[in-house]
Amino acid sequence: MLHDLFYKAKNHFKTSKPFVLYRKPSESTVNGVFQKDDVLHYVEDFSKTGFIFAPFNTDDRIVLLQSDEKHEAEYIASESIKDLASLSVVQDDAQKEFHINLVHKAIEAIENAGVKKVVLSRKLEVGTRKSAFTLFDALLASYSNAFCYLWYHPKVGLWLGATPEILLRTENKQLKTMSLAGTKKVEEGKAPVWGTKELEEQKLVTDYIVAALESSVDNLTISETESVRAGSLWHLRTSVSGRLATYNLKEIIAALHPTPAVCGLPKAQAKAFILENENYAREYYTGFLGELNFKEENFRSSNRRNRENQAYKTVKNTTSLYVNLRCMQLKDKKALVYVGGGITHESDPEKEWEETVAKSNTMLKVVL
Ligand SMILES: C=C(O[C@H]1C=CC=C(C(=O)O)[C@@H]1O)C(=O)O
Repeated sequence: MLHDLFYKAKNHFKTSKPFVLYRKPSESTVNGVFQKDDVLHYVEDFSKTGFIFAPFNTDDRIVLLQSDEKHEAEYIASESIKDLASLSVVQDDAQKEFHINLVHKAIEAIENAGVKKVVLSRKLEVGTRKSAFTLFDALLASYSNAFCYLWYHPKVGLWLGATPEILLRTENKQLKTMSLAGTKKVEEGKAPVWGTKELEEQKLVTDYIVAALESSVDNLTISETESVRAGSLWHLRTSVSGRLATYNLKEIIAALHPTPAVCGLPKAQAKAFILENENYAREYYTGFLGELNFKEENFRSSNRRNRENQAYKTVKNTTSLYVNLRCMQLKDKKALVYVGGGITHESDPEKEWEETVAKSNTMLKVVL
């Protein structure tokens, strides 16, 4: 039962032991991974099994939560969760001014320094008395097609999110990923109309992913680009899939992360711009998280009469990683909410600010 899973996680939290609770997009099962001690494990070569939590900056280490115990429960909507109301958050003028200046600076770098796109972000702080578990419950109730999670390690911190973006999924050698970028606010009853700015910024991501995978993935298939809804926002999404020539997760992740959906192009220049000019550390925002090398058992039986004797088992090695977007960190009774957006030569600084405000509502709607 969900109640028992939450109870177990609460006990882990009280005794300062690492755990993660999560639900995959459009699934009803809530999973729990529990580590029995508070050791901080790191990913070395992506060969181990566990739940990983990676920062944006690839120079920093990736945390591996050991899966000493795993439990799951079906999600049942709690009666106490009400429809999320529309929000009015007091605007932070100093942050607005800083962000708009930052966007101007990026446009200058795009016009003069050979940068094509850079994703700029900020962190906002709001007080909250709600517990991490109440907030996670609200995320589950509100964002059924997102990857919703609550992650805790006493030596790292407490993070929550509801992200619409997959970094990659592998099933043995079969690979799926996506290019997700471009944002528009949902107007109920209306389909989104995309401008060249959004179409171009999303295409840059698709082209980058295809180029990054071309040499190591066979039968690369690229879908049509479609509009997908994430809460009260629309994004553009293209799915990319294929078969890994050799199963080398470390190499594939290094080729993909950070994609231009969260960093920019060219990658090194955009990353340097971000580290130099954003006035805070992203930490795990725009990093990635999820299951690493989980084993999935499949039972199959042939059509013969004695099915039981013919049944056989196959074990699949699966990895499901998500980009850490629409997320927050809980610290000292405060929610630190992280938001950003892609800047191109066509960006309007005021609109880019508005976009970060709209994205911040995904978390603020449950916090406030
Ligand atoms: C960087 C974020 O979103 C990315 C994913 C979808 C759309 C995006 C955009 O329109 O800029 C961003 O690339 C964020 O939500 O903080």
